[in-house]
Amino acid sequence: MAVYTHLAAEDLAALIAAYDVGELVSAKGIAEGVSNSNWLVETTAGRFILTMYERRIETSDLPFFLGLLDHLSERGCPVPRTIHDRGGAAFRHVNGKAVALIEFLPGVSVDHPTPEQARAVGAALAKTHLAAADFIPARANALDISHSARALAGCGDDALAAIDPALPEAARIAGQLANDWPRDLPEAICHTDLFPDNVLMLGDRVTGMIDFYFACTEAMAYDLAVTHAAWAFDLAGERHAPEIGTALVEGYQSVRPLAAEERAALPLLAQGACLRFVASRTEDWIATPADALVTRKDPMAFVRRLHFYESAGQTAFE
Ligand SMILES: Nc1ncnc2c1ncn2[C@@H]1O[C@H](COP(=O)(O)OP(=O)(O)OP(=O)(O)O)[C@@H](O)[C@H]1O
Ligand SMILES: N[C@@H](CCO)C(=O)O
Repeated sequence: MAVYTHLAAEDLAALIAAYDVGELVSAKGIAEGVSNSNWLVETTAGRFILTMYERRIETSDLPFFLGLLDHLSERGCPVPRTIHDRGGAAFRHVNGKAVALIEFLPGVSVDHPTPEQARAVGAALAKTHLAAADFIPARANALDISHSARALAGCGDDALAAIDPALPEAARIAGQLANDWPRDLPEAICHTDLFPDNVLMLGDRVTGMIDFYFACTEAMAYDLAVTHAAWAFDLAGERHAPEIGTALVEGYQSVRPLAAEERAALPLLAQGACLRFVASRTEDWIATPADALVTRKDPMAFVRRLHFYESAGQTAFE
């Protein structure tokens, strides 16, 4: 579940009255998501998403994230714009917590994408990279390969091996990759977490890209590698789905062709992408009791993908 805070009806009504969005009709907590509390809010003017930032997100980063949504949406990307309050503010505070009202976009997240859907996702990702070119603020990637290597090393081999005997080896690969990481690839503001649950679709059309709360200045090819690792496998990370991966890369290149050095770097970038999720999932695994309400995500699903990219090399992207 992801409604961590109870919002009293009068607080909600007072909040909505600060925006020019009509009268409050209803508000329902949204179960999906784990980081923030989200409500689907209906007013006499339409539907909106109300997000309360609960953890992980620094309030000082909100102008960057919410400004990025507005920037991309103004440039025709399927990204929800931020609704600003009557005073022009992109976010407000309720009971000491930051909240933002976000445009509601139609669509559903797909569990089993088709190649046509993957092609559309690749094209939509490339469009955001191009549209972000004139977004001035920058934000460093706090979860880059050096962070993944440090985070895994910090867990210690015993704790890693207790989760799975193959995890300490993944930690060693992270240390090696941090040394070999390519530094000169073309950058833009990247989503860096474009999993299927962060994409809304209607048929083959991408209607929404959401959850930009890991967005940062990164190599664009890395963002494509993250998306490949997130989309081109079954959920367990056991089976590579080459037709999905190929369609995703083709869709991306239909909008923004990759330079030769970006293509050459993809296998290594994809291993780094896998390690980013191995690291965050491992840390969460250790920090979350097995009987907690939140379901822990399995780090091994990305260790298997890591080894796939290691052995497949360039063929993973053909
Ligand atoms: N702009 C939007 N339009 C329509 N639905 C949305 C929108 N934003 C979020 N949602 C819905 O709310 C759900 C939860 O949102 P989200 O995934 O952003 O939660 P989170 O807790 O912030 O993120 P996460 O769990 O990925 O860290 C989504 O799965 C989607 O169904
Ligand atoms: N998309 C991530 C969670 C957000 O970091 C995962 O599946 O591990």
